[in-house]
Order: sequence, then structure tokens, then C-alpha cells
Amino acid sequence: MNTTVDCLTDWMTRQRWYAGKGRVPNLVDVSSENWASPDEDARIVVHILRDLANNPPSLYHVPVVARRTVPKGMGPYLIGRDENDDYLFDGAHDPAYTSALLRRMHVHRGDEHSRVHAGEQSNTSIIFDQGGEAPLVAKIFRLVHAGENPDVTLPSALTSRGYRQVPRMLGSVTAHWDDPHRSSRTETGHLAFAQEFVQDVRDGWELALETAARGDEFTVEAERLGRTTAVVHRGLAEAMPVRPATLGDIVGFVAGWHQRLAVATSDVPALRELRPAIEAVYDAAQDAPWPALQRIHGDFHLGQVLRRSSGEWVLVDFEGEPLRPLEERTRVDSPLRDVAGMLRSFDYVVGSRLNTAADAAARETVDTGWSHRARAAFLDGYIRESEIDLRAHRALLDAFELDKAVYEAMYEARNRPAWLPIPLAAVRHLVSAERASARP
Ligand SMILES: Nc1ncnc2c1ncn2[C@@H]1O[C@H](COP(=O)(O)OP(=O)(O)O)[C@@H](O)[C@H]1O
Ligand SMILES: O=P(O)(O)O[C@H]1O[C@H](CO)[C@@H](O[C@H]2O[C@H](CO)[C@@H](O)[C@H](O)[C@H]2O)[C@H](O)[C@H]1O
Repeated sequence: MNTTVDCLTDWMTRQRWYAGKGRVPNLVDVSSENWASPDEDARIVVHILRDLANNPPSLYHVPVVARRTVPKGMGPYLIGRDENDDYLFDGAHDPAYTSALLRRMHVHRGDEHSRVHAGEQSNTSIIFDQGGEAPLVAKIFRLVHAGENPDVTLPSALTSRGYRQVPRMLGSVTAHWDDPHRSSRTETGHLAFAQEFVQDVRDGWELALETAARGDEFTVEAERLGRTTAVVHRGLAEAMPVRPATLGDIVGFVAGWHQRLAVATSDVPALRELRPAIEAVYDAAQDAPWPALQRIHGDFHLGQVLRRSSGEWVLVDFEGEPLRPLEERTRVDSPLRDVAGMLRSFDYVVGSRLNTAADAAARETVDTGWSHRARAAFLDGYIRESEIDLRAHRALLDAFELDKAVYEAMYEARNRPAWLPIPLAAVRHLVSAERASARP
């Protein structure tokens, strides 16, 4: 007879959001909360499970619906059968759970028909866009952490100040759990949020790729995105803590870059010979002027921005880089991290076109100056709208860009080895003599 945890162990390894790729989870049910169900045939249980197979152990959030029968169309979402012989379903696809989720956030409506977002995701987004009501999206976090989730707190702070550059935040769900593996105290963390589902938008990454493939420039869009980025930074600086970067902060950043590089060089052998040159760029940044620290997006790239049909940009997914600990992602940080992230993304557009070109002749046709022009336009837009003069921070921006490219090399080696040449080429360029001569 299978227990719920047995069923989940098998099923989780097949889910896109399971982070322990290639490992069998070793799950402990840290908390299972029964939620009031709008459907008397459905029992809703929201599990928080610690996966001890991961080091350090991670916490997963898995809402499950138990039913006596299999409703029509629900076969693909069956997790298994538990010790009571009940059928267990993935809550994200079960209307009893999705409706209960909206009720918890006090945003339920008449028509609660929903669909799960089809794209590749680290979390699970459920879209409610049918019926006459304003469309909304509920995102359930799959990896949960004790403490604030910046994907809730940052857009909430911006929404409450009237910023339209993020989707309007509507509500969130938190949970409490006891996790003896981590702490003797009861912990609290965010499980989900609901926000406006922005319609008539294009994903920035797809839009940029398409534009480049057509042979068109992206400078107008990039300039506007630079301005929007600066406006969001200003909003976050108004709403949340800001302080000058102390020597201690700067030393901490530089040490963090070195540490990340040490991990990356063991994962990516091609980085080893570049290490001394990378470290020289990091060390130079220690003596450069630093702008004030504040809360930032944290994992800023073209896949995190949506362009409305009016041309305005909207920023989503403020969770920060998934490979960094939450403690780091909820501290004040340098806005240059976001600027550098987006600069890398323009470079990725050209990199991915070169990477997917069928042969040398096709590679020849790729306009490698496209990203240079988009990057310059983005910086111009940012400078126009910001109090930070990026021109005075060239050396520091290069160090942040290098750190991001090193992170990407690690990310690609783990997730998409065929893409590894893109960040590696960037690292080589950023440590080149030609680039060094352009720095003040
Ligand atoms: N409020 C929203 N309105 C419209 N589309 C959205 C909204 N939030 C997210 N999306 C779309 O869903 C995708 C995945 O959302 P994201 O927050 O990045 O999830 P994850 O954290 O799982 O990567 C985004 O890239 C975007 O295309
Ligand atoms: O899953 P997230 O969106 O939080 O971010 C991770 O995955 C991204 C890839 O989807 C990765 O971004 C890298 O590839 C993008 C193209 O697919 C490119 O636009 C980005 O510039 C590049 O960093 C991101 O780094 C990673 O954290």
C-alpha cells in the first residue's frame, strides 16, 4: 500500500519544477494542512515537504486533492492512490484547489475556470482569464523558504505606490510549519500570490529574438526598457531600504564574486584558465565608486519582461536568481546587478542565433552588432531616467556583468550544456585587452 509521500516521491521527479534533477527525492512531510473545499467530493491537503536528498535540504510546496473517483479529463493529473485508496491529483489542475486558493486570497469570483501556464517554469502559474471578470494569475511557489518572498513583497510595495510597471498585486497566502531539521521555532513563509494577468503582451525574449531574426533593430524597445528599469529601481528605493555601500559591503560583494567563481570553475573546466583574468576585474571593482544599495529585481533578463501592445514594459518574477540563497536575495543589493543582467540578455539574443545557426554560412549572416546597439540604447534609457550615472561606473558594471556571465556558465552547464558557449564567449570578451582598454 502506498502512502501519500510514496506517491509524491515518484511523481515529483517527473515535474519540471523539481530542482533535484537526476536524484530520487527523500521526502519528509513537514506540514500538511487541510483546506476548506468548495467541492464535497474533494479533500484538499497542502503539503510542505522537506527533500533530504538535496544538500542543503529544500522545502517543496505541493497542494494535493484527494477524491474517491477520477473526474472526466483529470487522468493526466493523477499523482497516485494513497493508503485510503483515494485518488490523489495535482492541485494546480484541480478546480477544487484552484477555487479554494482564490478564496484564501479573497479574490474569488463567479467564474473560476482556470488553466496552468504552459511555458517552462520553476514555479506553477494558474491563469484565470475566462468569464467577464478581470483576468488574474495565481503563482504557487514550488520551493518555499521561511521569511519574505521578494516575488510577493517587491511587487506589493510597487503596487501600493501606484507603479504600473509591475502587474497589480492582489493577495498572497502564507503558511506556518515546524521543521525540526532547520529550527526549533515555527517558521512562516509565502506559498502563493495572485496578481493581475497582463493581457496583450509579448515576452521580451521572444520579441527580441524575432526582431533580430527579421533583421530589425531593438534600440527603441531597449531604450524604453532602460527607462522602465530605472523607474522601477526608483520605486523600490522609495518604498524599501536604501543605504550607501560601506567598505564592508564592497568587500562582501567582491568575496561573493570570488566564491561563485570558485564553484563555477569546478563545474565548468573551460573557466579555469580564465580565472586569474576574471579575478583581476573583480579586484579592480573594489576600488571603484559604488552607487547606493537598495532592493532590486535580482534576476533581470529579457524573459522577465513583458511588452504591452502600447510599447510599455512590465517586469515580472522578482524572486532573484534561483541558485542563490534566499537570505542574499532579500538584502539590499546593487542596482548595477539588474543593469548587467539585462546587458547579458541582449548578448544572449545574438549568442543564441549564432548557436542555432545551421552552418558557418548561416552564422556569417548573424549581425553581431545588434546586441551592441541594443545594449547602448538600454544604457541610454536607464541614464535618462535615473540618478545613477552609469558612465561613472563602467568598471563596476563590467565586474557585475562578468559575475552574471560566470553564473550563466554554471547555470548552462547544469541545465542546457549546448548554450554554454554563449556565456563563455562573454567571459572571454569581458576579460580581453580590448575591453580593458575601454575601461577608465
Ligand atoms: N502577471 C502576469 N501577466 C501576464 N503574464 C505573466 C504574468 N506573470 C508571469 N507571466 C508570464 O509567465 C511566465 C512565467 O512567470 P514567472 O514569474 O517568470 O515564473 P517562474 O518563477 O516559475 O519562472 C513569465 O515569463 C510571463 O511570460
Ligand atoms: O528561471 P529564471 O527565468 O528565473 O532564470 C534562469 O533561467 C534563465 C533561462 O531561462 C537564465 O537566463 C539566461 O538565458 C536567457 C535566455 O534563455 C537569457 O535571456 C538570459 O540573459 C540568460 O541569463 C537565467 O540566468 C536563470 O537564472
